[in-house]
Amino acid sequence: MIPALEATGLGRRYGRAWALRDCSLSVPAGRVAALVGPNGAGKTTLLHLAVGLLSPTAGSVRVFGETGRRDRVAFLAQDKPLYDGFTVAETLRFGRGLNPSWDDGFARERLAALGIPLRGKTGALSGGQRAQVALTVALAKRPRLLVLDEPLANLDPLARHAVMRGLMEAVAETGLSVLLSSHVVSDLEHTCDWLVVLNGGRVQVSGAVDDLLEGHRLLTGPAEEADAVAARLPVVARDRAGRRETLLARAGDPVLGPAWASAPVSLDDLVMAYLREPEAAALPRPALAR
Ligand SMILES: Nc1ncnc2c1ncn2[C@@H]1O[C@H](COP(=O)(O)OP(=O)(O)OP(=O)(O)O)[C@@H](O)[C@H]1O
Repeated sequence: MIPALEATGLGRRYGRAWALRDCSLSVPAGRVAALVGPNGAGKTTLLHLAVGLLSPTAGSVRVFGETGRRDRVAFLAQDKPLYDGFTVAETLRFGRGLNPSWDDGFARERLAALGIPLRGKTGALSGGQRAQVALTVALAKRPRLLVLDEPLANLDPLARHAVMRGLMEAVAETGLSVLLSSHVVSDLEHTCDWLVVLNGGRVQVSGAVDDLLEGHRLLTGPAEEADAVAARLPVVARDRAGRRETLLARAGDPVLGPAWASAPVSLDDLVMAYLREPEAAALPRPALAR
C-alpha cells in the first residue's frame, strides 16, 4: 500500500542552519502517527514540508506517492486559526466556500454532538471548544491526510482526551491518516499507533508503537553487573540510582541473572530514553545500518 507520508533524505535549512536534516521515514496509511521531540527539534518544519507550506532544501517528501499535489491534505496550524468575529455557522460557511470536498452535514452533526452552538462567536468559546471547531473544519474537508501541529497545546486533560477521541473516531469511520506533533507523550500512548521521534533536526525513532514497545525492556539490577549486560544488548539509556542501575534496552525479553528484573516500557520511558541519548536510534533498515 502507498504510504501516507514518505520522506527521503529530506532536509530544510534556514540560512546556514539545518532545521531538519537527512530525514528518511515512511508512515503507512490509516495510522495516527505522533511526532514528538523537544522545542526546536524540527517538528513544525517537517509538518510544513509535508503539507507543502515549505519546500525542501534537500531530498523529497511524498504524500500518498505524490510530491506536488496536496489537495486531499488538511492542516491544522499550532495556533488553531479561527476568526474570532465569525460565528461558528459563518466559520462553516467560509470552509464550505473554500473547499470543494466540504461535508457540511458532517460538520453540523459533529458540532451538535459536541454541544457547540452554531450561532455563538468563535472568540467567545472555551479553548477546548475552539479546538473542536478547528478540528471539525479540518475533518469536514474530508482529507486523506490530516496534519496537526500541537493540537493538544493549552488544553486541559479532559479537552485533550476529547480531541484525541474525535481524531480516533474519524480514523475508524473514514480510514483517514493522521500526523500530529505533541509534547504530551502520555496522551498519545493509547491513541497513536505510529511514533516518530525528532531530535536536533534528525529522526531518531520511527515505527509502529506496538513494535517499539515490544522491542524494548527496562532492565534493573546490580550496578556492578550493568556493564556486562550492556555489552550483550543494545542499550539505549542507562540510569544509576545508588547500587542499582536501570537499562533501557532494545531487546525482546532477555534471559538475565536472578538479580535482574525485566519490565515493559511505557511510551514515555521510551521517548525520554531516546531524547536523552541523541546518538541512539531505532529506525527500520537500512537507516539503522547507516
Ligand atoms: N523561519 C525560520 N527562520 C529561521 N529559523 C527557523 C525558522 N523556523 C524555524 N527555525 C529554526 O529551525 C529549528 C526547528 O524549528 P521548528 O519550529 O521546526 O521546531 P519544533 O520542533 O516545531 O519546535 P517547537 O516544539 O518549539 O514548536 C529551530 O532551531 C528554529 O529556530
